[in-house]
Amino acid sequence: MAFSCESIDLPLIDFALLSLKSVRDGDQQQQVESQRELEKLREACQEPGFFRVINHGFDSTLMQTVDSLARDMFTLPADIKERAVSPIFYSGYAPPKTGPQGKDSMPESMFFPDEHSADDIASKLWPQGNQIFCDKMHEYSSKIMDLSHGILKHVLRSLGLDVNQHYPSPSFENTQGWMRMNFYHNKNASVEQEQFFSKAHTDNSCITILYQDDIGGLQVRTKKGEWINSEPLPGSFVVIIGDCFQMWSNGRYRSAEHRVVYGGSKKNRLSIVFLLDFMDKMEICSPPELIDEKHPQMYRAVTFEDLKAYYKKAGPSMGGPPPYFLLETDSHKGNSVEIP
Ligand SMILES: O=C(O)CCC(=O)C(=O)O
Ligand SMILES: [Fe+2]
Repeated sequence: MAFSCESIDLPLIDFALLSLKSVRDGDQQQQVESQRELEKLREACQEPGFFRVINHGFDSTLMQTVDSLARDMFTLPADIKERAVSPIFYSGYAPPKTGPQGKDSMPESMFFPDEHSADDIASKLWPQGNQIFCDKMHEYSSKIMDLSHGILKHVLRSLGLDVNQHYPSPSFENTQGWMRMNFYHNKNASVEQEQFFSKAHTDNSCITILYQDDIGGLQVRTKKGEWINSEPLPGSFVVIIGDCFQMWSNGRYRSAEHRVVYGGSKKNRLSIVFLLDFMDKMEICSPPELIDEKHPQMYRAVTFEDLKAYYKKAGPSMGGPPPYFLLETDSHKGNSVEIP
């Protein structure tokens, strides 16, 4: 059977309302709507730490083209796809059961760690060349990078921060982004059994922008521990607050645990995940505006590299930033655990 769970609609954020530039004095109505949307965004980032964004201006034809190119790629014969397997972790092709969750990684995935990856992958899959694939992947990753910064700016505004103070700043001026395409084979999925396609985890990104097709199965866990369906909505993106942003925001915003379950359809499911990360050497340090008596500093200042080294030893992130990185203050005492 398909998973039964609460079917509360996930917050839906209208990017166009947030971005109203010409909020002139006379336009009180617009001002009120824009402010209301910002409030909605703040609530969504606090709980569940997950929302869907519409009217974001991303080229819908490009979305459909990349969806269809990705499907063509995943339907290549296994021996061809395996040419793109890389000895470098989080890079190139990962057949089912070999991804970050080891034997629990159910989808097959293609990892694009940087802007050159599409050329490298294409040269292995299509020695005769595939210019359309390369061009469209470059275009998608550059546009999704721009969109992720656009969203992040509103997320900063929703925290009451002055965006001009943080853009540019060492944290947000230079960021890195990478992409993972996941292809879930539903054909042999059991309708009798509840089946997990991707185990519950949090992303260690700053924020994640996720495209999902119309099959469904993505779920997010609320603070109370209930699982909510992230219903597909054509043309929307799902935005997920990651561990790094939970740390940077001094715990104000929540890195949301999510998973993928069998949604009941026999059609294969595609998702394209873009993770916006701080640079490796960047210290994840909450800004002073977010630290006060009511919100004492929660985390030690660590670099993104430190965080990744921790996950490499301890395994993928399961429930937000590891307690290991919490500061030993009175309110957080006893939470530290050693690196295994
Ligand atoms: O396939 C999905 O919808 C989610 C994938 C995911 O959570 C991930 O790749 O980190
Ligand atoms: Fe994820």
